[in-house]
Amino acid sequence: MDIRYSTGPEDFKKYTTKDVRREFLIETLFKPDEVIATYSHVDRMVAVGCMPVSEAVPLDKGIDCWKNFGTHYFLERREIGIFNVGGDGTIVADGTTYKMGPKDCLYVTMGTKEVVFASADPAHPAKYYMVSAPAHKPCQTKFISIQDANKRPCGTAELSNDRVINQFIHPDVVETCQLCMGMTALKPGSVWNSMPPHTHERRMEIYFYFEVPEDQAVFHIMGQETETRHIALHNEQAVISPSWSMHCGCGTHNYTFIWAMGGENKEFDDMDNIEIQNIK
Ligand SMILES: O=C(O)C(=O)C[C@H](O)C(=O)CO
Ligand SMILES: [Zn+2]
Repeated sequence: MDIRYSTGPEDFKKYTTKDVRREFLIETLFKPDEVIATYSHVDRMVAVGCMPVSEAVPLDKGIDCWKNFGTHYFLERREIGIFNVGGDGTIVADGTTYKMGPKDCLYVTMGTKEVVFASADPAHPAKYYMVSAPAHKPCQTKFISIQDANKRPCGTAELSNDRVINQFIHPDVVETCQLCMGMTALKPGSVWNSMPPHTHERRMEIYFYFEVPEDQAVFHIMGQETETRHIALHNEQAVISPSWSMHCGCGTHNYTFIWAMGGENKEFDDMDNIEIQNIK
């Protein structure tokens, strides 16, 4: 498990490109039949990737739960939101099988002992991107398709940010302890996400970018509004955003991203908006 400790805004001002990438970038999430996990000490969120190809892969494969979490199994004191960003597959959670098509989501409650990932076709494997947060009570495990998600169209083509925010793991859709997750899809020709940008001191956030063509990039912008740094991300990479950091991005092509938040509150619109003219 890759462990990332917390970084403060004062320290961040001195960071080189290498430092920024080491602290905040999650470069690789998918390797055949492996579970790749990054534990962030920002709100104790864990970002995980799993691409089962030739076998069914359990969530805790290669993870020492006692050493990392001090629990007997991964979800003993955690909840998790799982999105399939690859081909068809299945997830078995404590004996119940969920068929997972592209862009389907499964919220799995705290207390679930076994979660196992599989692909329908090894030539087009499923790719499960997931984020887990500490939890204090069991909720209901729930399958959520993109049709079930709250749709929040926003932006305009003129501002190159015409997009739809799909709120999957959101208080209006499913009860959770603290996890909120969704998927924002940019229309062709639109490249800016989360502009004007914001912070939310009450929650941290992780952005996972996908559907970025192999020869293109997203320049994700982070830091305090008067001390911004960019971090170049390529397809299927994620970036950790501490609560003090603004977060937005501009692609060289349109793309889709999954955002995940955890912290004190679950109010999606409780953002501290930043005026574009104040950004340095
Ligand atoms: O494109 C957007 O705007 C977003 O998707 C914003 C994220 O959902 C977010 O940062 C929520 O706090
Ligand atoms: Zn945000």
